[in-house]
Amino acid sequence: MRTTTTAPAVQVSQLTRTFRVRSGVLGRREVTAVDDLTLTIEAGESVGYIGANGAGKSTTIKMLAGILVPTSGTVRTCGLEPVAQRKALARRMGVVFGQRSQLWWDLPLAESYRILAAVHGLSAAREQERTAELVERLELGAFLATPVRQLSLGQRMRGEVAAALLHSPALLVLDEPTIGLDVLSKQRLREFLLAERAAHGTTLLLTTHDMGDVSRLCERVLLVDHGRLAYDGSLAGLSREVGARRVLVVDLAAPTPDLVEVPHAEHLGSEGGGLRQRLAFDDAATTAAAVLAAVSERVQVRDLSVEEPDVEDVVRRVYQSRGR
Ligand SMILES: Nc1ncnc2c1ncn2[C@@H]1O[C@H](COP(=O)(O)OP(=O)(O)OP(=O)(O)O)[C@@H](O)[C@H]1O
Repeated sequence: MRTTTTAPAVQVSQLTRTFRVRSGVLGRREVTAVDDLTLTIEAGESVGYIGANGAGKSTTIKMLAGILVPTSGTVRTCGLEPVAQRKALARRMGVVFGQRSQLWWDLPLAESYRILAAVHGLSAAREQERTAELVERLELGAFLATPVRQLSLGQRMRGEVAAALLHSPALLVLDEPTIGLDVLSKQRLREFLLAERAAHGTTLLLTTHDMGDVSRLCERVLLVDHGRLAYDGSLAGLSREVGARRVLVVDLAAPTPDLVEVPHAEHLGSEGGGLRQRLAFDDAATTAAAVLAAVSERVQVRDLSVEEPDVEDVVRRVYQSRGR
């Protein structure tokens, strides 16, 4: 197993970034994308960085990666100064931008990995071992020889994640990793990230609009609002604060009266004469498995799904609960 550094994965203090943007025909105004942000992420944590559109998430990540220079404040990523020590940082950090590729569009994935292994100075043995591990765990084998431009979005995202992890970075930053993916592809990618973290102790920091990503992958949630930290804590704590609930949808073997007495769950509605029922529950009080078990004691369940609260909805509720 890789030895982890004792330095925090991320340490920012009073970090601020402004942009000058056009306003009106001749005018210009200043936008503060990140505003006096102070936070620490310890090595080994898994953190979800959430917020509404334009809240400042991508700008923060770009500063962590040394792509953008802060206007003021300090930033240390893996103990390094991102802009001044960008090369050294690249050895310890992997970044995946959901909307932007780091792969060579016309080359097969296998070729991209060969180039990246050379860039990172991996030994031939290490390159072979790590590529084989990632190909197996991300199920890339069937399309390793296909030019990236011909891959589906789900295939390409798996390819991107492997590219970011090839050099076994201590910190993996993912910007919207599951955007546009179907349910199964999301699930596979999340399972992989959990396994990777369990195997190597990788620190995970991800921005997402998908609460499923946060609830499956993140032990800690940072909510940013207009560039400022609005919440730092567990998802359960955030759910408690805003009353965000998940919804278990069950398809039953026979029409059933409304399931109104399931512990820690609220019956939201029924369709098809009670064949499909929706039950809201709070993650802080129970689990989807416990609600399902309670339903199964009463009636035969044929199929089920769990609907996640929407990040935008959670963000809106936080702002509302704070009187904004
Ligand atoms: N290069 C830039 N020039 C001017 N303004 C910018 C630039 N990059 C970001 N901004 C502005 O800074 C603010 C924060 O943007 P940022 O992309 O960090 O938000 P975000 O939280 O990542 O949003 P989203 O969820 O939509 O990706 C927005 O008002 C945006 O318009």
